[in-house]
Order: sequence, then C-alpha cells, then structure tokens
Amino acid sequence: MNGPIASPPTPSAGFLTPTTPPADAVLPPRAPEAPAPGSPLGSHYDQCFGCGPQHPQGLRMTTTAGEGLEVFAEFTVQDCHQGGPGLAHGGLLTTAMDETLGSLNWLLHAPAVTGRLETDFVCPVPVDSVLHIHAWITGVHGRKIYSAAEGRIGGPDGPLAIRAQALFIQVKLEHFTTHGRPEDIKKVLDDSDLMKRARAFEVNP
Ligand SMILES: CCCCC/C=C\C/C=C\C/C=C\C/C=C\CCCC(=O)SCCNC(=O)CCNC(=O)[C@H](O)C(C)(C)COP(=O)(O)OP(=O)(O)OC[C@H]1O[C@@H](n2cnc3c(N)ncnc32)[C@H](O)[C@@H]1OP(=O)(O)O
Repeated sequence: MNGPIASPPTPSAGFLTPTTPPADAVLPPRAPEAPAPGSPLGSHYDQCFGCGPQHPQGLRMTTTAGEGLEVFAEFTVQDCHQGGPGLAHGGLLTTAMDETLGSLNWLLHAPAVTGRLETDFVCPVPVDSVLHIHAWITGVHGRKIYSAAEGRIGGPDGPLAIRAQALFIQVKLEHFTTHGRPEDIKKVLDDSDLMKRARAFEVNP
C-alpha cells in the first residue's frame, strides 16, 4: 500500500493487430465441399466446450450454414451462464461468438484458430434469452481469415446485444497433434468418425 505506484506494464509488440481486413484481402468462393445453405455444420470435436455434444458442461451450440460465407447460430442463456444476477456472463457470450465465428472455417474447408477476438457488449442479455448469432467472413489474406458477427436477443431482427470482429489464422492439423494433450489426441486419432470430421477441414491440394 505504501510507496510509489508502479507504472503499468506495456503490451508486448504485435498486440494491436487489427481484426479488419487489409485493402488487398479477398472474399474467396465457398469451398465446393462446404455444407449446403440451411444445413447444420456439425461439431468439429465432441469435447469442444462450444459445440461438443459430449461435453458435460459445454454450450452445445449448433450452427447452420447460410448463403455465401455466412453462418447462423443460437445460444440460449441458462442459469449456469450468469455473470451478474439474472444476466449472461460476458466471457460466455464471447465464447458463443468465438464458436460461431470459428464455424465459418467449415465454409472454407480450412482449419483455423482464433488469433484475435474483439467484442462489444451493446446491452445486457438476461438469463433465458435466446441469442441469435449471425457471422460472416469479411476477407481472407494469406493464412489470415477476417470475420465479424452480431448477436440479437429473441430473434434475427431482435435488439442488438453483442458485436464481434475476429482474426483467425489457418493452421495444419499438426497444430493440434503437436500441441494438444497426448491422451486427447490419441482418442481422436483412434476414432475414425472424429478423424473423418477433422479431415473434413483440410484444404484439398
Ligand atoms: C487430429 C486432431 C484434430 C482435432 C481438431 C479437429 C478440427 C479442428 C479444426 C478447426 C477448428 C474449427 C472450428 C473451431 C470453432 C470454434 C473454436 C474456437 C476457436 C478457438 O478457440 S482456437 C483456440 C485459441 N487460439 C489459439 O490457441 C491460438 C494460439 N496461437 C497460435 O497457435 C499461433 O500463434 C498461431 C497458430 C495463431 C500463429 O502462429 P504461426 O507460427 O502459425 O504463424 P505466425 O506467427 O507466423 O503468424 C502468421 C501471420 O498471422 C499473424 N498472427 C499470428 N498470430 C496472431 C495473433 N494472435 N493476432 C494477430 N495476428 C497474428 C502474424 O503476424 C503473421 O502475419 P504476417 O503473415 O502478416 O506476418
């Protein structure tokens, strides 16, 4: 409590990479293997906190392909998602946005991980609300995939509650096999269904 106030640490170099695409970014065509508009995208990994159907505490979100490079998802805010009394925790709302934005990778057939995710919380989201999320790709530049999303309460035209922009970076499947906990990777490698889903992401040469 005594003595001079320490000066705050400065962010390390490279921290402020934008989530808006550069002028020479492109909007690639939807991958030929991408699920048809209106079809569910499925879960990329059954233990994923966002979409895994086997995750005991997860959000179990499902996402639907839209036209072009867009997807739609719904997230119902439950008792266990509270931050303030009766209100959704902002971090969980961000997770729902991350999950939906990540699902855009199905449309490009490219495994990618979140590099940067920015979220604006526009209004509080009460428990029992259904958040309708719309996410779309705003540009691709090399391995960088830029995207944006909006979440509205109660319906696709409901009040805007949350806005996000993200930068995903394309990776090879080795990203997961190299860095993931070995026993979890082994389970995926030993499960032909899971592997089929993982391979469904790989870009055809
Ligand atoms: C066999 C088992 C498979 C099982 C899995 C199956 C399928 C999974 C496939 C896909 C998943 C699909 C859907 C997922 C849906 C939702 C889930 C939510 C997603 C997440 O929850 S995912 C977890 C959080 N996420 C991370 O855990 C990333 C940690 N991180 C890293 O792993 C590295 O950091 C990496 C790989 C990002 C980059 O590393 P790297 O060595 O490959 O590339 P490098 O550093 O050279 O960067 C190349 C260019 O990107 C720029 N760049 C790099 N990083 C940046 C950053 N953070 N911000 C801004 N710009 C960045 C550089 O500035 C450079 O730009 P430039 O080209 O202009 O120089």
